[in-house]
Amino acid sequence: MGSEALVHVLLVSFPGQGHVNPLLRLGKRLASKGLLVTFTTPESIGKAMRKASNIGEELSPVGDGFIRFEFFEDGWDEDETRRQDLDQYLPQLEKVGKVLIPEMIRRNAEQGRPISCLINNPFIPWVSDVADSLGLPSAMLWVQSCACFTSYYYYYHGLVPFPSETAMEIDVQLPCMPLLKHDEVPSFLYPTTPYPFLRRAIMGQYKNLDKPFCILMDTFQELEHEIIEYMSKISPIKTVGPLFKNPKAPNATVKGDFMKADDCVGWLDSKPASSIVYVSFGSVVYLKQDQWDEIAYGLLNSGVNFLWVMKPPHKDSGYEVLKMPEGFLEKAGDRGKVVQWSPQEQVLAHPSVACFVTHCGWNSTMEALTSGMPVVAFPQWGDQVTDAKYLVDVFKVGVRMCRGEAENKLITRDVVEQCLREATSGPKAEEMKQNAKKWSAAAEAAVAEGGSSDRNIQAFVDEVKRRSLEVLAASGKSTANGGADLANKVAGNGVAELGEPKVNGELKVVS
Ligand SMILES: O=c1cc(-c2ccc(O)cc2)oc2cc(O[C@@H]3O[C@H](CO)[C@@H](O)[C@H](O)[C@H]3O)cc(O)c12
Ligand SMILES: O=c1ccn([C@@H]2O[C@H](COP(=O)(O)OP(=O)(O)O)[C@@H](O)[C@H]2O)c(=O)[nH]1
Repeated sequence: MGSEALVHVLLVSFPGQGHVNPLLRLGKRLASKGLLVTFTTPESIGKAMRKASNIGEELSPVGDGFIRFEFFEDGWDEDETRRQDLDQYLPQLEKVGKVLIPEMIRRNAEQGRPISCLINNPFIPWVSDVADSLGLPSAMLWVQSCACFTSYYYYYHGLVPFPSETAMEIDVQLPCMPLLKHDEVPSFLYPTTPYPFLRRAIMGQYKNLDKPFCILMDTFQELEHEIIEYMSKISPIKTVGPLFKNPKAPNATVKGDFMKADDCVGWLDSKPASSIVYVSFGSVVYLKQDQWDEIAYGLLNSGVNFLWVMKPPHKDSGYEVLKMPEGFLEKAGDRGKVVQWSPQEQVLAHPSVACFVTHCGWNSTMEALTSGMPVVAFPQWGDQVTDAKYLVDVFKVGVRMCRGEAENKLITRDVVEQCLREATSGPKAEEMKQNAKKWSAAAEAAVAEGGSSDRNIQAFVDEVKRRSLEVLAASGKSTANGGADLANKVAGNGVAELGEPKVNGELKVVS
């Protein structure tokens, strides 16, 4: 069967690594269930992805379906520095996206691949408006935990008091969640956050939350059981995680890295089991030089082997280029390896790695839990502080090394050393490892055939197929030529004038 006959969904991603990874993984999961998936994000990132990750023009088979890429211009010069300012960049993406995404949809229809559903991740909520204007259904992939989704929901609707200028240090109790201390609430919600633009970006998504017919989440029922059950009654959420485990297409080579990962697996292979500490703060967090130095000395003094990701800052970010302390690499010798970017999935799955010093971004959190890897929590901002609370106090797989950037406290080399020792040897380390293994098994079961996330993905795919029949029936054609018809409708003014959806009982699901 050719890809033309498959139901086709368009995934539109905000151009950040922590957003592209989960949406692309969702794309592979949907493809493996027999859909044709087109993944799109701005060309500025497309260029980096093509260079780093073997992404070509062609269609890649994944399980029973296919995935392909198309990128769109964001309308700015290659070296435009305003991309680093979300208050400027997000409106620019909306302006161009509202023109270029409908054009992309029309082009695909003309080429015999009519699109049946749009899926976006947060920060670009206008994708649902584009879908609405064309009479297409849309869904959103939430890329953080359900606990954070709930926190933002309660904040947006003003349902409970949050830290404010007049009461900074109040704790927050939300239903079915542990009490969050004031500094465990997602930090973009503090009145003092240095990142108010990230709060605005997230709130923009909540303003449009009634548009997507489904909110997919990269978490799983067994992990956040009570809060998922509670929020399911309020919002159309479906948990589909962990997305990075794809049992039907385990070796799919399609990846969305913006930077080529340095080769370090050979070095990991050369080390004894459970002897290495992996240190990474994700793609956007950047520490100060004095903190970096303390971590370096903590690693040296603890005597562990380590793999440390030191990514170069974006040239327009304004961050100083970090340096290793004088003589550090010589003292570490073959005990340590420093890379610019790591193949994190492989690193976390490697038997030589004992624990993960992480900034607790949600992707890293899910990847650690799913890989059965204990963590040392080093959160900085946003959802990371909430994820750290869960990793340490709820999932019980972590040691806490700090409480977040807002604390404005230098974590000394002695504290670093002590945390590393606690996480790598002794009874606490053993207990965390056992707990991590339990989460890993639960995660495997959730995505295995018939597991909670697998059932939710299948239900979503079935719903997309059902709705695709409605869309096609409304345009009065079957998939064979419905594309051209929809193309005509879109061509005029970017707004399809489709009649009332009606399901034609004669039509069959085509895949
Ligand atoms: O591409 C990004 C750009 C920016 C950013 C842009 C300009 C600034 O001055 C500061 C930050 O923030 C981001 C924050 C992000 O949050 C990250 O998003 C993950 C998924 O939501 C969370 O789990 C992580 O904790 C969190 O760091 C992700 C980005 O791609 C970006
Ligand atoms: O050296 C690295 C560092 C990070 N990552 C990946 O980048 C993503 C980072 O997302 P996360 O939500 O953890 O943090 P963010 O970068 O958004 O703060 C995760 O999928 C990691 O596996 C990676 O592949 N190599």
